[in-house]
Amino acid sequence: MAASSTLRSDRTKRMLMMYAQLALSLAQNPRLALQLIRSQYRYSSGRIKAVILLLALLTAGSVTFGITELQKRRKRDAKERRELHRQSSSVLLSDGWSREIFVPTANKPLTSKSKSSTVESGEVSGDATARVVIKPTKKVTFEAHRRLFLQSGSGGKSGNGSVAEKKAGVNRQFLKEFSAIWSIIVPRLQSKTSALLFIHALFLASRTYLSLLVAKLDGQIVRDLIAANGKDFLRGLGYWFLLAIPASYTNAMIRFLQAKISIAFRTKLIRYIHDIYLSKELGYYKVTNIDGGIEGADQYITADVTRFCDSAASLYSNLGKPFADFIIFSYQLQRNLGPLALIGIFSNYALTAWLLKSVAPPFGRLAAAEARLEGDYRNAHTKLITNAEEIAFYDGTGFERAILDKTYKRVIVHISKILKIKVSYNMFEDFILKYSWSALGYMFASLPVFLPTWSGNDGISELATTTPSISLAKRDFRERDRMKQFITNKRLMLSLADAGGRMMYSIKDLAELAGYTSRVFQLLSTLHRVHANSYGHELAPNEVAEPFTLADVHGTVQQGFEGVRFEHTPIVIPGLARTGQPGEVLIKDLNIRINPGDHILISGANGVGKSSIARVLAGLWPVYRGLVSKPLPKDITFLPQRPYLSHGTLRDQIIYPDSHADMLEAGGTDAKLMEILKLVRLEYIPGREGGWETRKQWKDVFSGGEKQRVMFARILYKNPKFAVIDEGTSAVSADVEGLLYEICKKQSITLVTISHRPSLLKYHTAQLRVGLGANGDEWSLERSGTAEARLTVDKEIEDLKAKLSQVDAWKARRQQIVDELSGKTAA
Ligand SMILES: Nc1ncnc2c1ncn2[C@@H]1O[C@H](COP(=O)(O)OP(=O)(O)OP(=O)(O)O)[C@@H](O)[C@H]1O
Repeated sequence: MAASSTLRSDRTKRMLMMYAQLALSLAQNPRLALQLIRSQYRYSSGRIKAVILLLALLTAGSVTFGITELQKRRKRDAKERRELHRQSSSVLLSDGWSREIFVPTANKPLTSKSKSSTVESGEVSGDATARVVIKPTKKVTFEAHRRLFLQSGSGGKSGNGSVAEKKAGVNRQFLKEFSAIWSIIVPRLQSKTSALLFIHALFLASRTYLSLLVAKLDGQIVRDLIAANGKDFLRGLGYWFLLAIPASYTNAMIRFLQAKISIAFRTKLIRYIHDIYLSKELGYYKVTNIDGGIEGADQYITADVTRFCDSAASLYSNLGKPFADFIIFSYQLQRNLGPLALIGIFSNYALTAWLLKSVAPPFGRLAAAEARLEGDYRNAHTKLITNAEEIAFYDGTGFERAILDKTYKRVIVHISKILKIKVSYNMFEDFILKYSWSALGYMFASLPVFLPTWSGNDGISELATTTPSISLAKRDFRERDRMKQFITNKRLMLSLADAGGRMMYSIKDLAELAGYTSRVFQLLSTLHRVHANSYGHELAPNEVAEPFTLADVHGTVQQGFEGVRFEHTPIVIPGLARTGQPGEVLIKDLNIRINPGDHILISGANGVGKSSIARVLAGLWPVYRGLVSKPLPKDITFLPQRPYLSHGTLRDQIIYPDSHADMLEAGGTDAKLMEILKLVRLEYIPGREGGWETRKQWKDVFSGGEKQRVMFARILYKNPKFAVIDEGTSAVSADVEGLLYEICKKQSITLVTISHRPSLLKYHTAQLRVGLGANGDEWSLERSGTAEARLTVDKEIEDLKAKLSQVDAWKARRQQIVDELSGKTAA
């Protein structure tokens, strides 16, 4: 028994050794390993053979299973990554500069085919989204352009709406402004827009050439018809149809390219504007709150830029084609009719241009004013939507309707005024361009007949056929040829008149373009001014800037400090750059230092400048004097008074301003977010709202207290070193308020709270009181535990005790009132 068991264990040992050897040789030399398996298998007993076979099958099965699972997981990961990228607003690419965004391309429901199409590299990929790589405008480009936009112009230092509007017109200023904008929309000769403009020009030239061929063919067909020359007539008709194919293609392409050019202009401008408007300099905030050069930047960006681009692209087409026609047809007419006719035609043009320019109303100014009024109307509607709930509560419908009716009426009155002005101008324009020009055309066409010696090639052929000895057949031919010449020249003149007319009509379009140009220039110059912090004029050697104007900002901002420090810093409401008014001093000379762990409560009456301290710290308002030191942006979070909920998913509300991709990259997960929600007592939200991916109008979904708790969840997610909380718990209950503060402190977040609530003092180590002194511009800092703070607390306790001592008297009085009331009721 013992021997057999020893034998078995020997065999097991041998087998194990064999597998160890097998595994080793499989890794080192697979061919040798296979040979080993074969030889071992051949000399093994039947049972061992079965075991080996089973093991081999098991290995093969598990390897296959493993590979399939791995592939599945890879696919799932790739899909998730793609989904993620598509949801993210933008993803920074590896060059650290370009951004990648995915935009939905299909307006129709997705078909299974479009869904499964593969993603390609390049600008546009398959699927229902397009991958767009955006290369932001370089800093040097802005610096190079600054010179063009900061020179005093309609959008210059004094650039408010009305000044710019008054200047809008076809003048030197317009050319300057247009060329400045042109440097943005066509930055280089080798750009895509230049290529589009070039191709468009080629189509315009070929269209003119085709018109020339049509004019000649027209004359020939009429001549052959009158001569009853059927064969040539039919051949002429054949050519006519042949010409129709390239002519109609050219016309369609001209319209298509015009639209493409408009889109190319718009895309260039919009990307440029987005880059400067949403830069680190906070253009979107400062345009309204610091500069004040324009009102309603949204209207400028969404409507005026589009109008400018459409107008510029159509003018290029409407001026380009007539200009090419003008040159070629003039040359041809000069050859046919001689120099006299051409001098007449040009004098006619010059006179017409002068007449129209003298009587033309100020279309540029009118267009700019119309754009502004449309903007006001739109703004009024936006305001209504944004504040719908508040207005509904106040029952302010009537009031708002009156504002909307009034702003709409102003638009309509202005448009009606333009229409009325246009009636008399259009009458004059039509009379000159259509009827006077046609009459003159007949006169010029008759020149070869009545004044052949003055009339080019047609006059020469006329003279050759007017000798008295001419045969009857030749006389016949002369008349038919006259007909052919007349038809050709008439068509050429009609086309020339059309070209000239369109150029003249373009005077009006040009004036309108000047209006839009002035608006877009105004927007760009304001953005450049804000971007460069360039307010005020160059000071003369002995000139001193008026104190606390935007030309008098001399403070220093230090970033990367381990705490928060204000050193001799005044807190000033900035006066708008447009008005040049000095700012109003709220706090004269702030001197505080907040180290990590120094939780501080900023308190004071309404409007004394508590939130303004946060504005200066966040860089929204300028530091006029002294020094402001603060941590790096990642280490400090601001929680403004009004909670802001962004567009996007429920998850986006917690991780704002991070994207989902940023969250994953930082190691965040939905489970961790859930932990945060539990801390702020909002764990029921994902379940109630249908998960993290739910998209809603969150500002209407959350209650006031929930909004504030979501804001605290943001702080906990970001986990900064400092958090500035402006009235962040005014809507939450006292117990939750305490909880939120304790959690933040537990996470080692130093809290700077702005609040009226004395109850919050217990979560802080110091209190900054502002709005003190006779002028309300002084402050005091009391650390908890100091004699001063104890005195304050003692005083508060004394006050409370005094109040408590009156409680019995109040109770008695209350009872008295109740008795009186019940007595009355009984009576
Ligand atoms: N963008 C602005 N332009 C002009 N004045 C402003 C601007 N923002 C605030 N102010 C003014 O600055 C003053 C201080 O405002 P701030 O918001 O700092 O007050 P506060 O002390 O926080 O008041 P509250 O307790 O009511 O929140 C107020 O008189 C306010 O009207």
